[in-house]
Amino acid sequence: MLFSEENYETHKRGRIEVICGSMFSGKTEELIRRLKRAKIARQKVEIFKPSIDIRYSEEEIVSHDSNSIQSTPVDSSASILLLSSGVDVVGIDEAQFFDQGIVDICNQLADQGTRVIVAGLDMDFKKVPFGPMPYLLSIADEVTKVHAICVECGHLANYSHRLIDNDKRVLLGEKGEYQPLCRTCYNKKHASQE
Ligand SMILES: Nc1ncnc2c1ncn2[C@@H]1O[C@H](COP(=O)(O)OP(=O)(O)O)[C@@H](O)[C@H]1O
Ligand SMILES: Cc1cn([C@H]2C[C@H](O)[C@@H](COP(=O)(O)O)O2)c(=O)[nH]c1=O
Ligand SMILES: [Zn+2]
Repeated sequence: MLFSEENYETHKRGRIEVICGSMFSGKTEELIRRLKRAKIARQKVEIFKPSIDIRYSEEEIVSHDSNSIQSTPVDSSASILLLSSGVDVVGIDEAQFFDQGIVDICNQLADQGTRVIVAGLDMDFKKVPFGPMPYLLSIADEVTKVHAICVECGHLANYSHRLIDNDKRVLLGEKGEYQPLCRTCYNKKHASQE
């Protein structure tokens, strides 16, 4: 069946929606869009992000294009369940940084009738599936993969190329630290670095 916004926005049923892609692909914008529409529909909405993500704001989710929405920073996924009782829609950004417990928590919330919308990086800078994301993609009722524009050639980008020499998996950053690349341009860069 074709994707229908009306089904999930107007019929209250528990479900898990995952929005994934590289950096700059529009994950946060799409998350904010869905959450703002839920608020317009007078649904009770709670939004969470990992407390380590303080790039643009401590208490807001902010897109690279400066769209924003209020959120609650949490240290662990367990807090999301504790803070979500009686909530219609739960939004979670930067899900790749959460612990593995987030998978079960999303399932519990959806089983209770909550619409859960999760956004996160599907892969790290080495093209390896990031944290709990592969599990969230497996349990999702619906997956939306969004794409940035490759800064080298203008095709669709799948990958987040790290510009600085640092091998740590978690390294917060923006345009100075990362650029979105398509498969061909990512592989070219990495072949020339070997
Ligand atoms: N190379 C790029 N491709 C697409 N969008 C880009 C690019 N560089 C900057 N942007 C900006 O990033 C915005 C998306 O930001 P955001 O939703 O925060 O993405 P994500 O959460 O996936 O990192 C776009 O609307 C656009 O204004
Ligand atoms: C690829 C990659 C990214 N990160 C960091 C960089 C940013 O702070 C976030 C991603 O934010 P966005 O909303 O998707 O733009 O994650 C990282 O720590 N490690 C990586 O490999
Ligand atoms: Zn390219």
